[in-house]
Amino acid sequence: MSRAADRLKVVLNHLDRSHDAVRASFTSAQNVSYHHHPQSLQYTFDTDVLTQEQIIAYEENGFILIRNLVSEEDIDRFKNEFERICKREVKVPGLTVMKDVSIAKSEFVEGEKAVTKLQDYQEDPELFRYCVLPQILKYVECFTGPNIMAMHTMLINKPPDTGKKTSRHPMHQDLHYFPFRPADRIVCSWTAMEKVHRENGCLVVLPGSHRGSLQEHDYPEWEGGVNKMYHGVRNYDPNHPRVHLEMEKGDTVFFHPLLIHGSGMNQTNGFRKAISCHYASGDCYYIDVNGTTQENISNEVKDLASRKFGADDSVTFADTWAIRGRLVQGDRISM
Ligand SMILES: CCCCCCCCCC(=O)SCCNC(=O)CCNC(=O)[C@H](O)C(C)(C)COP(=O)(O)OP(=O)(O)OC[C@H]1O[C@@H](n2cnc3c(N)ncnc32)[C@H](O)[C@@H]1OP(=O)(O)O
Ligand SMILES: Nc1ncnc2c1ncn2[C@@H]1O[C@H](COP(=O)(O)OP(=O)(O)OP(=O)(O)O)[C@@H](O)[C@H]1O
Ligand SMILES: O=C(O)CCC(=O)C(=O)O
Ligand SMILES: [Fe+2]
Ligand SMILES: [Mg+2]
Repeated sequence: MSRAADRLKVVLNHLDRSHDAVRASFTSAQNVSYHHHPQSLQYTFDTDVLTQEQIIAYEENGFILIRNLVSEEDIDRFKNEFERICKREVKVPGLTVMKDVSIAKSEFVEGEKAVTKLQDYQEDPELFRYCVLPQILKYVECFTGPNIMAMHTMLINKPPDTGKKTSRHPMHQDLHYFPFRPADRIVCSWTAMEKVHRENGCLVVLPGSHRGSLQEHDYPEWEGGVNKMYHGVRNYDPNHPRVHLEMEKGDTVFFHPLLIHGSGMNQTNGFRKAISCHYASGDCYYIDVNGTTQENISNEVKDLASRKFGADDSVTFADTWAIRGRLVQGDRISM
């Protein structure tokens, strides 16, 4: 028996004891020869990058946290570029600079303190370096396989809450925003650009929720207002067990697009920064979301595309993603 097959057997054995869903695939795996590498892990590829514990953790929980993955030097460069963008020293094609709704609708704030999020930085070579860092792609490949597209890029600058709790990000599944599949070949990489903890609104996740299906999303009914497109899962149960991901600068979490997650309000005076990219396999395919729960976000995004870029009715939700996607490894097959 090969070493890889050995590892797989241990992993599957463990998962077998914990989950019915994976038990089914293990049963079928027992019928195939271990000389061949059985395709029995649902969410990961065993490429010798992940440890047995990490494979088990991702299969079971839908995320893994890798400490100290991005260097201080790289993060300082991203921070510096973020500042240059906020000071309007650089102009990036396609970039959306988003302000917190409570700031946008009240007093005039300029520069970096006004910005809650940069969306779509793929045309900024300095920030886009994040998406091609070899140590990130090495992990991404474990979830997407060898053909990798960077589909969605963000730098989040969660502001100190103004008192309206608008700095929160409601609990959601990122797949709600994506008209491509399969979900298991999509992964988010999210790197803390400084220490993130409960006080400044770290990520909050519901472990194992990636094994459920895509839920209905809508704007939560929050008194103080909700940021544009910050949809939340509709029947969120605040009593569901959750995990706060406290991270140091450079720590990186990889998570599945069905994992329910959000972030709490920033109760500090500092701006909590993180940089992220959603990757998908170059072999993924686009779907039509008309008539599905994703129709509401699809309409909002198309609306924005027409206002911002003058896109006409012929531009589909899928088109808005195909335009933003960038190949970062292997081949762009069907994306
Ligand atoms: C694009 C697909 C995203 C895919 C995400 C994948 C998973 C990630 C999950 C998420 O992150 S979901 C959140 C994603 N959010 C966005 O993509 C929002 C992107 N930002 C924007 O679209 C613009 O920043 C926005 C339309 C909100 C503001 O654009 P402008 O810079 O043109 O704002 P402007 O100052 O001209 O204000 C226009 C109107 O928008 C209002 N506004 C500004 N910022 C807002 C805000 N943050 N929330 C709500 N409304 C806002 C503003 O008050 C004003 O309202 P009124 O017309 O009633 O006066
Ligand atoms: N009604 C709701 N619908 C969807 N998401 C919600 C709702 N209420 C809270 N959340 C989200 O749940 C997560 C945790 O919220 P909260 O701000 O209470 O976190 P916290 O500050 O980390 O927790 P605590 O206050 O207990 O320390 C955040 O992502 C928040 O946006
Ligand atoms: O950085 C955060 O607070 C969470 C952002 C997030 O989940 C998202 O934009 O999809
Ligand atoms: Fe998210
Ligand atoms: Mg709270």
